[in-house]
Amino acid sequence: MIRMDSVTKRYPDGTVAVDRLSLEIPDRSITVLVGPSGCGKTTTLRMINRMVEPSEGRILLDGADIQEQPVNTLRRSMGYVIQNAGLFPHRTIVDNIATVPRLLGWGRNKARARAAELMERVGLDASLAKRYPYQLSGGQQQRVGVARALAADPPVLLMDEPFSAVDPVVRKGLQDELLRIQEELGKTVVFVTHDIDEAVKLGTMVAVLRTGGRLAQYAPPAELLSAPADGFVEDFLGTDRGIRRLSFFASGGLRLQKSPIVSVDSTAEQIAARVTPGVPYLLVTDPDGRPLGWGEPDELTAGSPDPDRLLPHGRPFEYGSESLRAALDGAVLSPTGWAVAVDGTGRVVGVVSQQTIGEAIRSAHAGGRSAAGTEAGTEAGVAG
Ligand SMILES: Nc1ncnc2c1ncn2[C@@H]1O[C@H](COP(=O)(O)OP(=O)(O)OP(=O)(O)O)[C@@H](O)[C@H]1O
Repeated sequence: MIRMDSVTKRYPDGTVAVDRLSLEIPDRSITVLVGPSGCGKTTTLRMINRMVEPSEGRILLDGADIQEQPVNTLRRSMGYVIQNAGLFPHRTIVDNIATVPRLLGWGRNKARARAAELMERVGLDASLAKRYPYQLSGGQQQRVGVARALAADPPVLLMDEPFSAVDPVVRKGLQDELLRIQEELGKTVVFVTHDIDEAVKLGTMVAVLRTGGRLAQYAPPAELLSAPADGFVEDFLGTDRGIRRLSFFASGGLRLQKSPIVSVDSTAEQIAARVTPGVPYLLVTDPDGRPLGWGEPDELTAGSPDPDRLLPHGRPFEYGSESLRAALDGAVLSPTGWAVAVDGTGRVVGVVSQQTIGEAIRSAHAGGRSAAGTEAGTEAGVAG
């Protein structure tokens, strides 16, 4: 565990970047430092690997004061990833990744073999190994940065706004990849961002800092969203806090309707038997059970359903593994106001109305744990 014990950093010009910060950073999880520009996030991160020395206070790694460890040994136990990856421009990708193993005295072949293994782990095609950084996209370069930081298998990974310079789609991919890698490798990650959505998605614990490097709140994301400590944290979380909090409630407890669903190859009698009181539409699936769209019962029973005439079904949500937020999104974006629930293979398992989702949301918000299922938190991976 990394423990910061009343750590202050005062720069020579008198700027107090971090003010008596105390934090316990748990092992094998992602701790995010978030806050507005200039609140001391980078300074805090750099004190952990001693690129910046604290003015007061102590930082302990597994109980030992980092001040008493040789700085090179300390840094070897901590991978470091920065914005724009910071790759060496004149080294190939494979040699960039192999940098630290080579510094540690590994032979060239062993270091390159390790680099190749890491390329695969971070989702980089082996064909990129011989390229130079400028021949890669921004997202690919960030993956190289992560692979390079992981090369000597350090227990700790320090990441300073690593995904800020890439577009939102690439960014989402990199975030998902980091969560996957973290789950596989169990690194202790300290991650700096100014983006609260990124913090809520990635963090097991989130430390919100305010200007002057003071800690405003340190909590798991679900708690941050449900109980912000004060007006500053509330403002920083933004106006749609309630909607975002839905990411932490599983959809698995929603009551699904299973009757208003017909296969495109059903007979008129079979379709008629599926008309359900209170449900103005029927969901039509392909013969394999995947959604095609919504139709009105009268039209459907008149002849075999024409997929081209159906109303779009919107984005289905994966029942159980996706959150109430995904279910609500599906319903809001559906022209019928009904969301389609699918299993992990994309086959329909039921449909649910906005009204039922609304009831589940109300009881989830009221109870924390409720008809909507468990408040899943990050452990169950429902967020996002
Ligand atoms: N070397 C330095 N000398 C003097 N002041 C500094 C130095 N480095 C940082 N600061 C100041 O310390 C404060 C915290 O800076 P820091 O870079 O840690 O913030 P940050 O939260 O990471 O900001 P950003 O999100 O903009 O990167 C700022 O006021 C900054 O101007």
